[in-house]
Amino acid sequence: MIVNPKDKINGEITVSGDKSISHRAVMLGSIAEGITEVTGFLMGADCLSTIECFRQLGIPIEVNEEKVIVHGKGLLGLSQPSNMLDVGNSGTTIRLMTGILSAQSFSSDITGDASIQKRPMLRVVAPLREMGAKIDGKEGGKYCPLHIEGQGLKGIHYQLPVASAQVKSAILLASLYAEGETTVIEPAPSRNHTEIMVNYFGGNILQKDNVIKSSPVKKLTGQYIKVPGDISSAAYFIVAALILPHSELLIKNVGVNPTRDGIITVFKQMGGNIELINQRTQCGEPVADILVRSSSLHGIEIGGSLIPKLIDEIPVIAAAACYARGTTIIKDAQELKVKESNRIQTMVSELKKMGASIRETDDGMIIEGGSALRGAQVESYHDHRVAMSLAIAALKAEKETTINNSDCVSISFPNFFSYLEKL
Ligand SMILES: O=C(O)C1=C[C@@H](OP(=O)(O)O)[C@@H](O)[C@H](O)C1
Ligand SMILES: C=C(OP(=O)(O)O)C(=O)O
Repeated sequence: MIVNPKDKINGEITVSGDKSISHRAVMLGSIAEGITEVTGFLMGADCLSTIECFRQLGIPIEVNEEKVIVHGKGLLGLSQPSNMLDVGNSGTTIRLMTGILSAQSFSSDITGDASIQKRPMLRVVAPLREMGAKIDGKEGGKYCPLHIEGQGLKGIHYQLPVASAQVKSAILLASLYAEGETTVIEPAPSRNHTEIMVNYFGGNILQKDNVIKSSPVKKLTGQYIKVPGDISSAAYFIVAALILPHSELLIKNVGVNPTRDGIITVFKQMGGNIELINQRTQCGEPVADILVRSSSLHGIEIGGSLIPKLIDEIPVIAAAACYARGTTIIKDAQELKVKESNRIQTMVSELKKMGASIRETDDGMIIEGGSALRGAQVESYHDHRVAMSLAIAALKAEKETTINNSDCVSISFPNFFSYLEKL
């Protein structure tokens, strides 16, 4: 993809549906009784992988332009798949599904693409084994393919070693089937879409501070789910509007759950002109329209408990920091090393090719902003967030930028380039 510089971005958009909520709607819809109708579903490759996996487990799922209809068969209504389940590029799919599959009365095998096969799985395998799950895999379950022998599980008391919503969710989904109560303690709050949606389907998860308690359920009931726009996708357009002069952009219907809104906090601290308007609640999730105007940004330090609230937005925050006055320090972000690419390494190397003054640290990066970037030939490393972040950096660079392997945007935001072009 070739991206040319632009001096403004104006208008009104809605971005595609929230990836985390779309995955969970299919998963919970499948193990609920009756029909779950999902509108605003993200038709990105990752969420389509989740649909395909549940079809393999015997769940009829209809997909049309306006909605996804899941014909749930109840908690124990899944059937043994005849083939290895394939999650493609989706970490959320494999980790959350491992929680569900651990509690079934059949065995299954699950894997994904080359990137997924390098991502850590022991983080979900270890606590699920404590619950009684029988899971084997490459290097003792460190990596997939995983072989899961479904079992009766028991509740556990588990302190998460990393703030990971995927690990928390795998345990919580398994806990729906377990004997006794399960308690998960988080080092810092991570996205709580599983907790909200389980309760919306009739489950019983309670959260107080960093302690989450879940009790087994007798049944879940299918629901109508309206998925809001993904704040992680809105992030690219928020940054474009902030850094390009004379911009004013209204992004409508975005999920602004406080466990996901770190990017708003950060840009407000950096001097960004961002307003949330028309705030409301939809299927238990906070939603708003976001109004962004061009701003003169300055560098800040980003770390601690803010990191899980903006983990997927760090690549585009790094791009924004290149155009902010002064130094931006991103720390406590080691988790970036185990995403679709090592996002510390890939963002530092590619922004450097565009002339950025940026360096890698053990747990993040340091960016000296304020000087102009120039167009270059850059790599996505098949990582959707890297491709989109570089495209936004390119909008304010001198001359054109070519992004290699840019097709990967289809993982989380298939229309990204056409939206960008339209604006
Ligand atoms: O639960 C989820 O839907 C997600 C959790 C995060 O991963 P971790 O749990 O590994 O931090 C995030 O990076 C991912 O894009 C989606
Ligand atoms: C890390 C991501 O997703 P997943 O872990 O589901 O592959 C992401 O979308 O940035």
